[in-house]
Amino acid sequence: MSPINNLSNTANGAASTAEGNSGATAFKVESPNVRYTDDSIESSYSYDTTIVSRDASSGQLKAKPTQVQYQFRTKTHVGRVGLMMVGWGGNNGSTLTASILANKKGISWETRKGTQTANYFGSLMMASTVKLGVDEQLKDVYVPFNQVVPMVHPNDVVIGGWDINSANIGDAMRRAQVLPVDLQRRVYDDLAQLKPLPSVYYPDFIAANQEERADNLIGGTKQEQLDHLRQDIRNFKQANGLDRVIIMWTANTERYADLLAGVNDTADNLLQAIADGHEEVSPSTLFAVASILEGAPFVNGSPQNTLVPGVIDLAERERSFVGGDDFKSGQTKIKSVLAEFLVNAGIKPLAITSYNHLGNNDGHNLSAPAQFRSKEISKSSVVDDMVGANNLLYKKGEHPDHTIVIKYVPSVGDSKRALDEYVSEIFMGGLNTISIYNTCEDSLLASPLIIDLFMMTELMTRVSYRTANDADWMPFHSVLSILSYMLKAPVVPPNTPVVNALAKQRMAMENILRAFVGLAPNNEMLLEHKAFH
Ligand SMILES: NC(=O)c1ccc[n+]([C@@H]2O[C@H](COP(=O)([O-])OP(=O)(O)OC[C@H]3O[C@@H](n4cnc5c(N)ncnc54)[C@H](O)[C@@H]3O)[C@@H](O)[C@H]2O)c1
Ligand SMILES: O=P([O-])([O-])O[C@@H]1[C@@H](O)[C@H](O)[C@@H](O)[C@H](O)[C@@H]1O
Repeated sequence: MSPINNLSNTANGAASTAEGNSGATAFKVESPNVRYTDDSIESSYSYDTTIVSRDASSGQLKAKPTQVQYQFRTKTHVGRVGLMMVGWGGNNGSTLTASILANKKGISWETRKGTQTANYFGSLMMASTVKLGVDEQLKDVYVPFNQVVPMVHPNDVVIGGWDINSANIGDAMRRAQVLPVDLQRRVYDDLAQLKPLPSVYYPDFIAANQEERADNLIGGTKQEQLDHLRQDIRNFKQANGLDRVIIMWTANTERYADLLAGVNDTADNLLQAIADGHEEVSPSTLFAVASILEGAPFVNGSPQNTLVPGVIDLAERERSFVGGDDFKSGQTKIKSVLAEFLVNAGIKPLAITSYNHLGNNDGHNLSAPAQFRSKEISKSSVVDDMVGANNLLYKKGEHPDHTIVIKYVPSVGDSKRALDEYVSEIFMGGLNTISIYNTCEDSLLASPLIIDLFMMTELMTRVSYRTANDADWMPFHSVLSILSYMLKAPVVPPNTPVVNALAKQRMAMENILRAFVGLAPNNEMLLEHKAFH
């Protein structure tokens, strides 16, 4: 299997390989609180919060401004980074691989509307900006999101992975029917060289209709399979001279695994369950354990409960990163904006009905009840935090009617059709109905999210912090809740809040990166434009 990064120029004379710009930053901070060393950026940061309490006698709420002094250290050398996708031969995996190759080689292709050039639209990191500050004329200055702190560039990534299906990535791209034919033609020869590693297949965890794809398998016991996957990761790292590898699950949605005491509740029980070949250990959990034991961050792009308590316990013990669940790409992403807008505008959603149909293999797998249930769960929890934050509109425990429907219609392929209806109570008992029709290739929404998840996860492997209570530099918690913006059902450290509101998630990411370089949070108060002088 030759990773994307080692490919020669293609026969069609694509432009020379455009190495990325990993590690580039758009600015330097001039502050006594920020120190640039040969290999890191160190910042001293005052984290301001407000602690609220209630007076025991009067019942009055009290708000107390509070500061915690942090030090952050970001290693600035990115190094050689790899991405190993589980489900590499799927629509997302093949589309992403082809698209990164097209960007890397500066490939353009012909369409009905003229020449199209490769880009990274839809990626927060690669195609959005953040406000750095204001210039001397008090005009806003914006910089690329991926240049606030040194980040890996997708053009520099070495891509590999596994699939239960043996199709090479060129044929997988053709099978996916996502990308324009002229682009497919220009990248096919390169992609046809890329072959997914054999993977782990337990029929009980995905739809029976996937069985015919399963011709590229690792045999043996679960322990032998775990050891095999770990060796795969080590081989990939060594063969490509990588400093680190990120493992991304973009394989099919699995059914939920039962949470069983003594089986997957702790790290040791989970490792023993694998040794015992316990049937409730899913392929995705096996990949998560292999990744953690190899110190490779693992991100779950699907909705199933891969990150069982035993996985979290193991990740915490090994100080390895995990993240999930389920790429937040279309209907749910819009919902995490629209629901917040409505509730924060004092408008009360009464019913949110989300229907979609699609005809790709993901849709085929989701046509089975157990796999649909995993997706229904991840799509249903997205408004909980917004509703819970407004007790003026919703009594405790009150919730909008929220319905999720997914149908499989083969003829539409990857071009998902999503229809949403929001019925809300407005002023004086009025009703407002918002209807949305949203269609596009689903994989063109998800692929850029894989880039963002990969880039942010890689960054977090180079960041550490300490406070006055820490004797040494500490990594962030193993469960990367900073990834929430890209995920439908964010997994967070135990006993911490889940935030789904998209604006809050973006603000958190933006301001945490600003803190890494000693900059205060963006607050948009614009006092300089509101005062008399
Ligand atoms: N917009 C989106 O496409 C989107 C959004 C959110 C979540 N997702 C999730 O991302 C995942 C992938 O989506 P897709 O459209 O690429 O699906 P897909 O069916 O095209 O690809 C999944 C791939 O995984 C492979 N696979 C299944 N089980 C495997 C295993 N145990 N090991 C290795 N490979 C395995 C299959 O052979 C297939 O090639 C799905 O779970 C989907 O629900 C997709
Ligand atoms: O991201 P989103 O559009 O809310 O949800 C999508 C679902 O509506 C779709 O049916 C499924 O195939 C995709 O994997 C994705 O999960």
